[in-house]
Amino acid sequence: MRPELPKIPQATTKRLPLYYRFLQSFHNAGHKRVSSQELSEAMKIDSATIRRDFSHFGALGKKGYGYDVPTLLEFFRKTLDQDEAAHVALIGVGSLGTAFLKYNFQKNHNTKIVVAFDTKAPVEGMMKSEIPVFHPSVMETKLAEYGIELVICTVPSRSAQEVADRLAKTKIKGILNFTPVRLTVPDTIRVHTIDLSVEVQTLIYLIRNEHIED
Ligand SMILES: NC(=O)c1ccc[n+]([C@@H]2O[C@H](COP(=O)([O-])OP(=O)(O)OC[C@H]3O[C@@H](n4cnc5c(N)ncnc54)[C@H](O)[C@@H]3O)[C@@H](O)[C@H]2O)c1
Repeated sequence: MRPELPKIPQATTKRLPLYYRFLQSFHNAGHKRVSSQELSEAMKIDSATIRRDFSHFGALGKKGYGYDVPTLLEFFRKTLDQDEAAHVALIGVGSLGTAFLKYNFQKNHNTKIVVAFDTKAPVEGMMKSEIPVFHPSVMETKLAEYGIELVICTVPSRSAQEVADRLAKTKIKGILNFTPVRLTVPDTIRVHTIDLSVEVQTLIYLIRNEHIED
């Protein structure tokens, strides 16, 4: 069962998968406990932030002992719902999409692109990096067939909203949008947009204004 979480800041939420990944490596290296300082050095996040983040989840650590690795790992696994595999679809298998297909979350066994769509693919499908790629004309049927919850969108900007409109009529819950288009979707779908230019501009702004905290 997924633990009931108090409302936690979005910045903390974003770090959860990272904590999970680093705790896994501590666990794999045989560590039974870890201090916020050790986590800080490994993750390059300051220890005060780590302690503050962890405090949102209740008293997980003990003074002078640090954090119990198996307990923390179990907590994050449940919180991140890692028991249940997430089946992901990729829409748009061009330059960026092909790179994602090849990468396919190698370090995360519970997240995987299981199906992809591209206008250049035949309706009956073709294999690319061991993943079936279909023509978008069969998208709705295939998304249901593969039990897709989440879609990665790497289509050209001009096609992005049209794809989102079709997705709005399916059961998918999230879109990871790599197009620079601000998508309009119903409340039932969550969109995370990763706009490379915005990220670069933000970083440029931050390095030129070092006094601003992130
Ligand atoms: N390439 C990059 O480094 C990069 C970086 C950041 C963001 N992006 C963004 O990602 C998106 C994809 O970029 P790219 O360079 O991979 O483009 P691309 O032209 O190489 O690939 C787009 C693919 O989408 C397919 N496509 C077009 N309409 C479609 C539809 N309706 N359904 C399914 N597939 C469809 C095309 O056949 C093509 O294979 C763009 O919106 C771009 O702005 C690209």
